[in-house]
Formats: sequence, C-alpha cells, structure tokens
Amino acid sequence: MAKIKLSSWFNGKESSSSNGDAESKKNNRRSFFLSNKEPEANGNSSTPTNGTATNGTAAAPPSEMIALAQKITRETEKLEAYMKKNNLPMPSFDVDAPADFPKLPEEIAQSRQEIISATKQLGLLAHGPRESLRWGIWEFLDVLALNAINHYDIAKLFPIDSTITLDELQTKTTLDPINLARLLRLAMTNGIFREPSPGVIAHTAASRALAEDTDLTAWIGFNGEDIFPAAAHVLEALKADPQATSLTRTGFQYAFDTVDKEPMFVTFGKDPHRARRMGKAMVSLTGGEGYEPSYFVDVEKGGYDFTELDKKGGTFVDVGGSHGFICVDLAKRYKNMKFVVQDLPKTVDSAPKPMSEDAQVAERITLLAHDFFTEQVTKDADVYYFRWIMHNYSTPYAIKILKNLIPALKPGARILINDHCLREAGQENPWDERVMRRMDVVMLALLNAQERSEAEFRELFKAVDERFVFKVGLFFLSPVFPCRC
Ligand SMILES: C[S@@+](CC[C@H](N)C(=O)[O-])C[C@H]1O[C@@H](n2cnc3c(N)ncnc32)[C@H](O)[C@@H]1O
Repeated sequence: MAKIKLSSWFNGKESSSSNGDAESKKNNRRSFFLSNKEPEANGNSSTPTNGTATNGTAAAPPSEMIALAQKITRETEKLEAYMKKNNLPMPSFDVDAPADFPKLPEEIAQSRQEIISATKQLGLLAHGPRESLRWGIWEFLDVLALNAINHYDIAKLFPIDSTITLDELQTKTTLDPINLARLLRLAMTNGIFREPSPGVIAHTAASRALAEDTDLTAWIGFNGEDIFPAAAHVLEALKADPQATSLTRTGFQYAFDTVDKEPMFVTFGKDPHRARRMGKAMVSLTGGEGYEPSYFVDVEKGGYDFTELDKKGGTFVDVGGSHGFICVDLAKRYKNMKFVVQDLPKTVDSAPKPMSEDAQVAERITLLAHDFFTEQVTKDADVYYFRWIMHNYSTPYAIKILKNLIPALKPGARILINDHCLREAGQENPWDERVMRRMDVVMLALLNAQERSEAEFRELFKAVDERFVFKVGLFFLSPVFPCRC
C-alpha cells in the first residue's frame, strides 16, 4: 500500500489536528482555499457583503489591490489580538524579537498564512508584471549575499547585544572591506543586520538567528553552497539530457565536475564536512511542524493504525530507515510487532545500539545493512515502508527499487510510501504550494528526482507491477496492496 503524508510546511498549520477530527481538518483546508480565491466574498467593515453601499446605491466591488490590503489588515488584526491576549510578542526586526512564531491554533495559523500569501500578491500587483520579472530574477543576488555572510560566519563575529564598526568587523574576517560592506548592505535590505549609523553594524532578529542556530546555518550553507550552484547548472544538464533521469547527469554534477562519475550522495560520502552540513540541514528542515514521526505513528493525529497487524505480531520493514527512529516510536506503541530497519552499512554501523533503553522495544528491532537497489532480503514481511525515499529518485530508479521488492512480497503485503504528495496546481494553500514546487525543483537540480502527485504515484506502481491495488484514504492517499496470487 502506498501511504502519502500531506504534511504542511507551515508552522502551526496542523496544530489542531490532535484534537480536531478528520472531517474538520479537511474542511479547514477547503475553507482556506475558498477564502483565498474569493477575497471579496469575505466582507469587511467598509463594504457590505451584498454589494450595496450604505446609501442604497450599488457599490463597485473593491479593486483586487484594495481587497488584498483589507484582507492583510483583517488577518493581521486577528493575529495581533491573539498574540496580545496570550501575552505573546508581535514579530519585529528587533534583535530581541523571537525567531519563530509559537505554535498557533488552526484559525490563527490560517490568518498568518493569509497575510503571507496576500502580501506576496499585493507586492506583485504593486510592482506590475514587467517590474516583477525584471527585478524578481535578481533574487539570486540576495541568496549570494546571505550565502557569503553565512559562509564567513559574520553573524558570530560580534556580540548580539552590541554594535561593531565595519572597520573592526573587517579585521575579524578574510573578506576585504569593500566586499564585506556591500554584501552586508544588500543583506540589510532583507532585514539581516542593520546599520544604525554610517559604518556601524548591529544585529537584527534574523542575524541573531544566524549567530545562534547552527542547524539553520547548515541549512543555508547546504542551500547556498550545494543547491545554488547545482540550480545554476540545471539548464546545462537539461540541454544535454532533456529526459533528466540520470543520478549522475544532474545540475549538481555539472556544477561540481562529476558528470558520469558519481551521484551526489557519493560525493558527500567522500567529504565529511559537506555530509555533516547536509545532515544538520535536514535537522533544520524537519524540525518544522508536520515532519514529526508522530504524524505517522499517532493514530490520534491521523497516523496509520497498525492495531490489527500488532495483534498477529506482524513484521514492518523500514527501507532506507536511517537510524530507525520511526520503528522505535512504533515499537513503543505496538508491543507485539517486529521491526527491521534497513539502510546502507555506514548508516547501520553508526546507529545507536541498543536502539532503545526499553529492552522490550529494542529486542523487537533488527538493524540490517541492505542496499535497496538489490533484491529485498527480508521476505514475507507485512509492510515495507519508505519514508522520504521515493522523492530522491526519478522514475527509472524508483521502479528498480520497487521491483526489487516483488520477489519478497506475500499476498496482501503492503508497501507504504510516506512522502509528500503534490496536489494539482492551485489546490494547495499558496505558501505550501510554493515550498513544494520549489522542493520539486531542488530534487531536479540535485538528483534528477521529483515530488509526485497521486496520479504519478499510481503510474509508478502500475509500471512496477499491474497487480498492485492502490487505495485512497481521507488524509493519506492509501494504500497499494500488492497481490501475488
Ligand atoms: C532522505 S533519507 C530518509 C531516511 C529516513 N527514511 C527518514 O525518514 O528520515 C534517505 C535514506 O536512504 C538511505 N539510502 C540511500 N541509498 C540507499 C540504498 N541504496 N539502500 C538503502 N538505503 C539507502 C540513506 O542512508 C538515508 O538514510
């Protein structure tokens, strides 16, 4: 069975999921979508919703820009009222402002989303299309400035609560004064550092995060120094191989001169600094709401229910399961199931042993070195689980991985895919849509891989074996039952 988690990238988005039922979650998504598409239908204090002005004459509907501006005001007021009521600080550029919003209730998280997407749309309209395109393409220069500041650790070179002159700051770095100043001043236009008086630099909330959050700086480094060059070479890769499926002919290989030599993961395997940085970057990425294993493990949060499998002491195989944290959490909840965590030898070797302090948990988990490009060695298990594996591979590779399972599958065995599932364009809330479309292109740049929609997952499984049965659940698109009979 394929099970696909539709997780949100937006902090707080799913925050009510533990107490809200399935249907209300579904409706929440729907209501956001409708209100986003029909801003004028939401009404506001100055425009009666029936389109009639207070003097009885028909009022012209507000322009798109005014409707967006009103929406921003309305939703910001809701957000502020919540923050004030709960004694929470409003966002600010000030160095002491919190780096994150706290977990917000669903309705307030939705207001925040509305503000973000309406602000973006209003900005686009205010710029107009030609100007948006002309200057939008320059966003890579913002990335360049942030990347350099991050690379040279500029935020760590002076205390958070003090200022420093540019001259003194320059003595602490190998960047020359002109380049230091120009990169800093570009970054300042994005709220990173400020210059309270000429030549004097102070921290902001964003530069403070750069000084204090090493997972975040690893994320920026991985993006700036690995993904950014790879992205710049995607056109070259696409021109050479328009079908873009090879793991060794991606933008990454063109950027780092490894075309036809090795996949990105092999390159990282030879470079401990880059490998460590990517590992920390993943910690930063997955620290956000919606990525916790609990979304898969906790039935109360809409996770997968293994009660029946547990009753019969079934076997769950986590293919490419890293250090087995999903199995540990499942084993704590289900006391009879057995677990196999498969990964490459290096990863298996570095996994904690025992896997858990709780002996009853640890004794039911087996760690096994297994390459998923070879035939599956754990035969007749009940579930083969792939979390964040398929999106790393283009279809030919994904087919190989899944075909390697077929000889091991007993009738009724399930394949469970825990990956993002792309919705049709325009169906997701605008922020999640943007992040996921970007993630899809990151997968192209690094691995010639892709995020997939439900239809694409169906196609993939069909190409592997016609006997798979693909079922769709409420929140998870689920499941595929491969049947060998
Ligand atoms: C993106 S991580 C996902 C890890 C884990 N499933 C999770 O949800 O965090 C991909 C995992 O696949 C493993 N991997 C990569 N190539 C593999 C292969 N050929 N066979 C088995 N595991 C592999 C990596 O070591 C890594 O642990």
